[in-house]
Amino acid sequence: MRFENQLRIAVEIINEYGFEMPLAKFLANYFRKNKQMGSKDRKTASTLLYSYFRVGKSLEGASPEDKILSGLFLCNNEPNALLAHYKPDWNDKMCLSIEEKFKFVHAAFEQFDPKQLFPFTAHLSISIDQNAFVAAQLEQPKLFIRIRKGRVNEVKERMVAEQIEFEIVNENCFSLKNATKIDHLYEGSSNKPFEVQDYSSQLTGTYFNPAKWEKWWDCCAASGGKSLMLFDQEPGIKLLVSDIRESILDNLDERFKAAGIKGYQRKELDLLKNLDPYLPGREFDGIVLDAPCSGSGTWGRTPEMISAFEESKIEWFSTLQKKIATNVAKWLKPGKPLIYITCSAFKEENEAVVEYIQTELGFQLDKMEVLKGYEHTADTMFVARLIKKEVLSSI
Ligand SMILES: C[S@@+](CC[C@H](N)C(=O)[O-])C[C@H]1O[C@@H](n2cnc3c(N)ncnc32)[C@H](O)[C@@H]1O
Repeated sequence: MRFENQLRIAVEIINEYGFEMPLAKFLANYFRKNKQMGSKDRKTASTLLYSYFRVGKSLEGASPEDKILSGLFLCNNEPNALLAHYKPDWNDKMCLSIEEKFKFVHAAFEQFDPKQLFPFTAHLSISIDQNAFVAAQLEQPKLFIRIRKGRVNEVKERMVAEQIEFEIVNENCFSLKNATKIDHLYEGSSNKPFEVQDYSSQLTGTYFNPAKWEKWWDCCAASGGKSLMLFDQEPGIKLLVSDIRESILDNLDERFKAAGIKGYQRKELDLLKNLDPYLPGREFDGIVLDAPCSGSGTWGRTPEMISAFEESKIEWFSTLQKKIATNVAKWLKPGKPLIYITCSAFKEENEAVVEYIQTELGFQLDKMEVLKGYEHTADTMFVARLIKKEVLSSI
């Protein structure tokens, strides 16, 4: 009865979820309303729902129960009591390679098509290994922290004292298990030694290279992940942060305060509008454009997006990104860098936008790269550094 109940509740929640908000938020609300569910019930329900969404569109026509069981089998390496109950033959084979597991699911469900675990592979940037990227959708990326210069030992000691497991990725980056609670560490501090930031997102910082007293603009700043990195690299910069959402800039203020950073300017700006009235006489030595995007490189954390996303949105995002790039480019000094970033894996949002910035906006590509998070249990992102060409004066 226990397992029947677990499956029934999971299917009920799936039917209730209408993609109106991220699944994690929906589940948090659901559990708040359903107080009878203890912590074990909540954990089980979450696992079953994420298993369901991680199979993407690979099992079209199958029942929700079969999708859940297939997801449990494909996404885990450890035996599972619910799977032992319903699919004991699968549960004995949890350690098999993903290719072997695909064969077992196919034997049970003829329609199973592993390519449809991520049904948008035709859009992936060329340098992405499609099989590795698709297989990575079955695993939740890790939690990463970026540690401020010179503070590694302090953070290491604190983690050990709190018995928090971590792995050292490099001298500024630790990885932690996903559900690790770290929000309480340094709560109320005005000198926090680390930020939660995905590994690939941390790597975008290697493209910044700001110099002292330079004027930089983080034009899609949100809660300030990239701005914090800019400041840590060069505390002497003059920084303008902006976003279309005023409320998210309040989060940025809080994070900056916790990091002990003062002396930046913030503005609520819609980058699709004429910016002349808002930036009179301004010119920047560097612009970070961390563009609104499909987020397809991060769907390992939000697998419900694979079911919710409509393919036509890819072109929509690409057009939006080109419009925003056009509007911000004029505020950059010639010879200076535009850092274009997305957390998308789609070429239309990445290389195609870079191509547009070069051909239509007069920039020279310095370097660009897909940050292959799927090789590090991290998000996949894209970053490019483009230099605005000097205007040649005609004599
Ligand atoms: C990828 S997020 C930025 C993430 C942020 N840079 C960070 O590191 O945490 C993109 C941001 O662009 C903002 N945005 C979307 N459309 C915009 C517009 N028309 N003008 C200005 N900002 C916009 C969104 O509000 C969102 O916060």
